[in-house]
Amino acid sequence: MGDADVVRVDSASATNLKHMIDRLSVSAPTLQGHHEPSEYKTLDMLEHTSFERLQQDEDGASFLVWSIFLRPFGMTIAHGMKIAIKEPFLGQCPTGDLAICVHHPTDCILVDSSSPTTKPPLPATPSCSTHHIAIRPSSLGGRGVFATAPIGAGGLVVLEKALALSDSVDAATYGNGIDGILEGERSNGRKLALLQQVVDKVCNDGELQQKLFELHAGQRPPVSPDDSALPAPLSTAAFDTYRALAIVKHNAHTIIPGNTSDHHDISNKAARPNHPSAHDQTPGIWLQASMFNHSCLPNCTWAWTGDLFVARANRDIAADEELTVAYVPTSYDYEKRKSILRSSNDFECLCPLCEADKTAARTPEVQEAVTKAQRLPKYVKGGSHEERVREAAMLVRSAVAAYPRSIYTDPDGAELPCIQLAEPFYHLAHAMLDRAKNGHDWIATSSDMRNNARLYFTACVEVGLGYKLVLDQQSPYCELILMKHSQPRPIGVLAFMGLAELAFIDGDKIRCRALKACAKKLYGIWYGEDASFKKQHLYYKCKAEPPEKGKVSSSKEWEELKAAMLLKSTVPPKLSAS
Ligand SMILES: C[S@@+](CC[C@H](N)C(=O)[O-])C[C@H]1O[C@@H](n2cnc3c(N)ncnc32)[C@H](O)[C@@H]1O
Repeated sequence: MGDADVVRVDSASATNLKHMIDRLSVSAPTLQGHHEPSEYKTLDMLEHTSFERLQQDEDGASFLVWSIFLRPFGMTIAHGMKIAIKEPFLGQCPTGDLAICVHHPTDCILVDSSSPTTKPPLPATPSCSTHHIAIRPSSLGGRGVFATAPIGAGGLVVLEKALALSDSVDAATYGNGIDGILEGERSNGRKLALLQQVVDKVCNDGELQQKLFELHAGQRPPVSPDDSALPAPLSTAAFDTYRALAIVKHNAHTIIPGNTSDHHDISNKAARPNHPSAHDQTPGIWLQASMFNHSCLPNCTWAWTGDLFVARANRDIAADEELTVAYVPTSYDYEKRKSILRSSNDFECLCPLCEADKTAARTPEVQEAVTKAQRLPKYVKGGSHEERVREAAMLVRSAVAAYPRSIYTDPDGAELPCIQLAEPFYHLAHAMLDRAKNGHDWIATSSDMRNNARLYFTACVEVGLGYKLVLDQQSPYCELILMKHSQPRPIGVLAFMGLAELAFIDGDKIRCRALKACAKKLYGIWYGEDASFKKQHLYYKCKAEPPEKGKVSSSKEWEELKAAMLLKSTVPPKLSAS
């Protein structure tokens, strides 16, 4: 909308208003069923309406713009403000006031001339809640959050209060949503309710408004090493509701109580409903959190406490590395991640895992093998225990073959974990151990089976999650080593608990405690230092064993041993079903 469409409301407001209306298109708007047309008069009729009620004093018109789209957006347009409205109606808003009614975000752009038309330059680094991050251009797209100093695994990166949240009562106002607002898509009731909250929050706060409009609004950001990657500041101080909706769409995160950025959340089970309903989900906007780019191998894990967004480093992060979070569960296969990111976030992921998966996905048989292996418990049913184990091993073997290690490296040559294999390995270990459905009586399984199970639990954390487990055969010492792309997931904690349980069954309490120390470390990285490891894993017999690092004769000796063991590259374990 150009300046020609903008009319200033001044002392001759009534005349001007009429003039404005005369100039605007008088065609009857298409209503598209998202409001009750009978409540409003069309623009044609506006001409015959007296504006006396809208005029409050001689100096200027003061009238209300009420939007069905932004229900409480009752904004008073006072003297000195410019207003541009496409397809307005004159109608009565629920408060009984006569108002200009706008029914669609594209119908209304308000320009407040009391704000400066030329904005001050954007701050290079919007304020962040920790001192160790900065916003810089990213090779993933547009801007990203970068570490300015090393951050240790488990370290807090951002703790931020929501700018706005939508609740289910608001969402009910918008029902199932409205079709076709953004590029022909459906905008669901929750997003619209969130937009309404966002507008409410920022419409009288110029600074917040500016911060909101700095967020990514959907047009593909250029990949550029310089500042041209930053979105251009708005040319006027316009409140563009259409852009605000695009911002909500591209930046909202949804709180699911007790959940974290991975859907395999083994903690907080008591606090979390088994199947969180739509009612429990609360979308919100966090300004700093919106600057994080996505990676399918994120180095930060996010969670919520109330409406606080909490992001932690999930591995050691070097200075100048980009900090990333996962917008979708990383355990989803490539096609599913791709399709969600495309439909909900409107981009194609450029992370190294997607590049590797893209290559692997060119063979459909590979995808089939992986999909089956991921649904291991479902596929492996009936028959004797031995038959089930054999079938499970076969499925995993074909999935492992689907992941040529040469593809799974990043541009620097560092190994990428095959996160899609973490679960198959874990389930295969269980298939070996769980003879009786109810008992989990691992003692009853043969020592061969238990040895295989150890192998697969270890493969779960090494191949699937990209950690190194350094286990010394001579001493009961063991250590969890974080690699460049290590990926913490609750399933890794469970795999370590499985290993600890096996050591416990074998009477090796020291090793059991050492393995529990690894489980605890992984747990801490995932849930943060404050999370209570002790309360979890009540299912295991070894639960009473305190996690300890194990014993080693001297730390120097251990360091040398560890270095030698780390030189050996991780290879998927030989898979045998016997
Ligand atoms: C919430 S914003 C993140 C900050 C954004 N880069 C900016 O400049 O404001 C999300 C957008 O960033 C881009 N993006 C994020 N992660 C990406 C990735 N892994 N690959 C490609 N583009 C990505 C996409 O355009 C996406 O819609």
